[in-house]
Amino acid sequence: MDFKPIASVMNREYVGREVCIRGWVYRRSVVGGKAFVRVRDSSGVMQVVVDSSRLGDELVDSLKNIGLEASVMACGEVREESKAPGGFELHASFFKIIGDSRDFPIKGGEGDEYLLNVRHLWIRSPRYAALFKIKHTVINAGREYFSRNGWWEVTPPILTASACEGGATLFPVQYFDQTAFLSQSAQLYLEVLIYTLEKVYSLTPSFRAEKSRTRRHLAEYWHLEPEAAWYDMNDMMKVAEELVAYIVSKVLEDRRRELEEFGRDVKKLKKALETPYPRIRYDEAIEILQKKGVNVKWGDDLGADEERVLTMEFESPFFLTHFPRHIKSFYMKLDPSNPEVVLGFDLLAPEGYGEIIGGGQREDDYKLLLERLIEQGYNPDDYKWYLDLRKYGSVPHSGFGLGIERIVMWITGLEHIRETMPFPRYRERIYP
Ligand SMILES: NC(=O)C[C@H]([NH3+])C(=O)NS(=O)(=O)OC[C@H]1O[C@@H](n2cnc3c(N)ncnc32)[C@H](O)[C@@H]1O
Ligand SMILES: [Mg+2]
Repeated sequence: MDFKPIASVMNREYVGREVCIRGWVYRRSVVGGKAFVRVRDSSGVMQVVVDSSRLGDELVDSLKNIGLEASVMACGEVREESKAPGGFELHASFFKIIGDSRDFPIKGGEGDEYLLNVRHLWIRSPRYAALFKIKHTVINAGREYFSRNGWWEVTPPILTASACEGGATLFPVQYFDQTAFLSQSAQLYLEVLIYTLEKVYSLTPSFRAEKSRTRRHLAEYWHLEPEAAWYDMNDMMKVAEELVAYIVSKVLEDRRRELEEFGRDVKKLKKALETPYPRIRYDEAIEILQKKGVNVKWGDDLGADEERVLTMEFESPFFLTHFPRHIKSFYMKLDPSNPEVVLGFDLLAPEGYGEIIGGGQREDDYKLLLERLIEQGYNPDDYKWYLDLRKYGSVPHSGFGLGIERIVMWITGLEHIRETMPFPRYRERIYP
């Protein structure tokens, strides 16, 4: 049997032809001597009509009680039918139940927590098929952008011995007779590899023991991080906007049908195709927020609420740069013209989504980096290897991290980042 993806046969080219499909029971009803079984596969849903006058009463009777998500195979003639989903249906000449399904535990109307507890079954729904296809295209477009522009994919460690983004969000793990930490970011190791390959990137899971439960934080997320020798902050911001524009262009090109599943206004997404993106400094951001009555002062860190207000000022992604030195990591280079701020940037997505990229230029001077490590309370002995990079042929260099789930959340217009992860991990959830 030559089984075809369901979506591929639901068109006039196949009307009158005999085809075979296979998948899982999505809906079913029996009227008179006919069973109407809607079969789902990863490409779509098709109604199969099983007529007792053709395939016998016994089969139709058995289909009266067939369980949702039973696996089936069917062959038959494709016919146009306006009342069927997608306008086409299959009139079966053959129908077989492969795997039974009794009492599938999702019947509709269940609450979020229940559905998260049966996520291993809930993510079969067509909505997640659409979402994970979009995520696939985002990841592939990211890799494509870098590969086509002379960047090398590398494989940094996930088991690490020191923090990159602060000790408060580290996950310790038993590492033989020592304690290691799950990687918060590949950055520090990418900064080693630029002396080997100049332009490197990695796509790795990053881990953050986030104590607060928010709509945009996960404990485990996928992190696309480039790092390049000789690049200053402006060079790297150009890479960031080209990358995001390319990712959005590929999703608009290849996943238009899936975007419709989320009712996404593509006109708004198309604004991300227009680069260069606007750039504002932290100082300007504070002014904008204060003018809008937000209770914030220079030196405060900007969280999701403040970012949400700022994003309403722009229709496209925009950069926020030159943050106060005390709210940014030790590795960020101080602005030579104003050492109170760093050469750091965030890229914020519009429509309230906020930060999808964090990055900047790295401190390449040994002494200044040592001072920053001590200033922020780190033990320089833990970073001896990282400091060594500033001893032997140090170069100006920059990089950033794009949160894959953050950009998917914005592109699809989702309310909660956990939707973008097949098995979301956050403080209250490790199951399934
Ligand atoms: N190579 C680099 O320069 C990356 C740098 N060391 C870094 O980790 N920056 S970041 O902490 O802002 O995180 C980068 C991005 O990673 C995403 N991110 C950061 N934290 C999270 C959590 N908790 N959940 C989901 N996504 C997260 C978000 O999009 C951030 O902009
Ligand atoms: Mg950040």
